[in-house]
Parts: sequence; structure tokens; C-alpha cells
Amino acid sequence: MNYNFDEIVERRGTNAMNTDGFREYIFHAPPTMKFPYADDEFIRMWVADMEFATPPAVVQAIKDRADKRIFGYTKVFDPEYYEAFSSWTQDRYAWTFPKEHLVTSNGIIPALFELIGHICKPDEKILILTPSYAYFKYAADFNSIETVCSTLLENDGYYTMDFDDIERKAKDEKVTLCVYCNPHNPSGRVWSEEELRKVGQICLDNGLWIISDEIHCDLLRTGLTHTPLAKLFPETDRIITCMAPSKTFNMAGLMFSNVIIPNDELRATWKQRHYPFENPLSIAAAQAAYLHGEEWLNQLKAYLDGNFEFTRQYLEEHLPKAVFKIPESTYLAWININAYVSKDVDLPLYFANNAGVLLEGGNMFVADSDGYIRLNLACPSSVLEEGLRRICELLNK
Ligand SMILES: Cc1ncc(COP(=O)(O)O)c(C/N=C2\CONC2=O)c1O
Repeated sequence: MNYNFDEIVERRGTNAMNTDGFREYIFHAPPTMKFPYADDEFIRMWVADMEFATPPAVVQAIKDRADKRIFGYTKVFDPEYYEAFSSWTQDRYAWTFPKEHLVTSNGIIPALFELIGHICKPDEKILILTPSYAYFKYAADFNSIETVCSTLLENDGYYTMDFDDIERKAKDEKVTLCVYCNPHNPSGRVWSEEELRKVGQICLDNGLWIISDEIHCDLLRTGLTHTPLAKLFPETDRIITCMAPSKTFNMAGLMFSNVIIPNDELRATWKQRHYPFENPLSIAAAQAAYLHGEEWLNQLKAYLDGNFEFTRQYLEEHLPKAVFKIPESTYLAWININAYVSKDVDLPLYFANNAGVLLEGGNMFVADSDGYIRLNLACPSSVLEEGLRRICELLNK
């Protein structure tokens, strides 16, 4: 079956963050905030969900469960879900885990909020790599835990870890947890086995727990392979792995994520304090995604590869002083436009008001992101082309 990723799917009137939540999320403004563009005139390239219809098999599974007509309190009791998810990790990453290690959460970020509270004592700190997805820091802030940042090294748009700096910070006895992004948002790096072994060994040698957030692990450029961090350290139980169908199959709103906790004591604490019920439609959707979503995902990845190559060529021609490398993962383009804008410009506001493009960038990534914009390329190529045209036209004025 050929899936149509060129289709424009109407999202207005669905309570979507993408269409209705940008004033609140990006600009911390009320719904009355005015722009020179009507809402339906914006090219939306901001929040990380996709403009593509979720796989038909997932939609059908939701319909089939809906036909059961009762939606009472629900948990993942049926072993079929574990079988579907663990088969997915075995087939794609040659890695799996015991059934009793798997718990579920209504999102990876809610899981982070809980786990940081379970792992860190009040005067302890978490370590993250910057630039970073801001919710890593928000989860620490929520728990009144300090965040220590290790700045990634950047060379011509390619990011690597500063292992000496990471080790220095890991040696701080108050740093007890690393929240690690594998693959990395916003740089898109797919960390190599060698890099993962180095960072994992530094953390474990210094007594840190590691939460490896692997939500983007299925969305690699075609031909690349993800390595779960825990796969490289089978002897430890201090690596918690977070994965989900939400990014892969565009179902973040179904709020269903996988958290693999090998440490018995921490898992017992999770079970003691976590609200255990799940949405029955979400369980059905996630199970169908892992069982029947592979061909859709393969075609999605090919379409995204095309969008990234189009973006590379377009920027090369129309924005030659921008620095952009096609990322190894995600559907997010991380672009250094410092040659075109001054550092004090509020980039999301600038592009919303002057180009009618909604994007993330500037100080939205904790640190080390001034002068960068992040474009969501998970959209029909016609939409992408118009977004790039508007951005380049504005920056070349
Ligand atoms: C690294 C990472 N972890 C967790 C999440 C969210 O997980 P959830 O709670 O939905 O299961 C995101 C979503 N990233 C987004 C969402 O919008 N913009 C971003 O960069 C993410 O990039």
C-alpha cells in the first residue's frame, strides 16, 4: 500500500496544540494575541508532531476498540502489548527486556517529572546536554532540582559531546542523574556505540543514574540504526529507557509511552506512586502501531529524507550563510542563522510577525541555542516549500 504524505489533513477544530496552542506555548500569550496573519495563513513548523495522518492500521484499531462500547478503568493486563513492543525493539534494535521491567506512562515528560522526584534528593542535581529539549529542565524545576548543563561541541552544524566537561560535572557528588537524549533533540544526532559507551561509562563510574530518553529512536534517516543505551550496559540496572509510539506514528495526543525500569526498588516506588490506569483506545493504538506500522514508517522515513534533501538544497541556494546539516534523526531541522539575525531578536516572534511562519528557536532550548531556528519538516512538501520560501525571503530582505 502507498501512503499519501502529500495529503493536507485539516487539524483545525480538533483542539490541536499545533493550530490552537501556539500563542500560549511559544509566546506565553492569551488567545487574543494578534498577528499580521490570520491563524489559517500561518505555515506551522513548530511543535514536534506531524501533519501526516496516523497509520490506517492504528486508526482502525481505535475504531475496533471503540466498537466494544465500554471504556471503563483500564490497564495493560494483556501480555499481547508487551509481546508487540518487545518484538519491535528486538527486530529493530536487537535489544529487549523482561516483561516485568516495563511500565507505561501517559507521556515521557510526565515520566521524567515522576522519576526525577523518585531518584533525586532535594539538594541533588541532574545533568543534561545543551542545547536541550526544554522539558528536561522543566521536569527538574518542577522537583526543585538544579540542572547542570554540558554544552555540546558544534563544528559546521555537527554536534559531539564534550566528554571532559561531562566527566567534570559527573564528578560533582551532588549530580546524581543524567537525563540523556538518544537520539538528540534538537541536533538530531544519533549517538554512535563508541559515544554511548563513553558517556554511559562516565555516568556509571561516577554513580549517576541515567534516564535515556529515546522517543525519537524510530525516526532515523533511512539506513541508520539506533542503539539503545541500556543495550551496551546489560550489567547495570541504573539505566531507565523511555520509548514511545507517539513521535514515530504521530499519536502524541493518545498519551501512551513505554518506560523500562530494571531497578526493582525504583520500579516498586514508581508502581507505588504512579496513577496506573491507561486510555483503552491508546493501548489498542500503540499495539497496532508496533504490530502493523512498519511499512508506513518506512514510507514516512523516505518522505522525510526527501524533505530534508529539499531543505538542504533550498538553503544552499537561498540562504548560503546559514549553517545546516541534515540530521541523522528526527524530523526537525536545526539551522544556525546567526549570519542573518542579531542575537537579541526574538526569533519565533520575528518569523510569526514578518513571515507568517510558526517555529521554535532562540532561547527555547535551555542554552547554547541563540541564533538557531528549529523547523518541523514533518509536513507535505508543498507546505515545506512555502515555509522555506517565506523564511528565506524575510532573511534576504
Ligand atoms: C526528547 C523528547 N522527549 C520527550 C518528548 C515528549 O514526550 P511525551 O511527553 O509527549 O511523551 C519530546 C517531544 N518533543 C517536542 C514536542 O514539541 N516540541 C518538541 O521538541 C522530546 O523531543
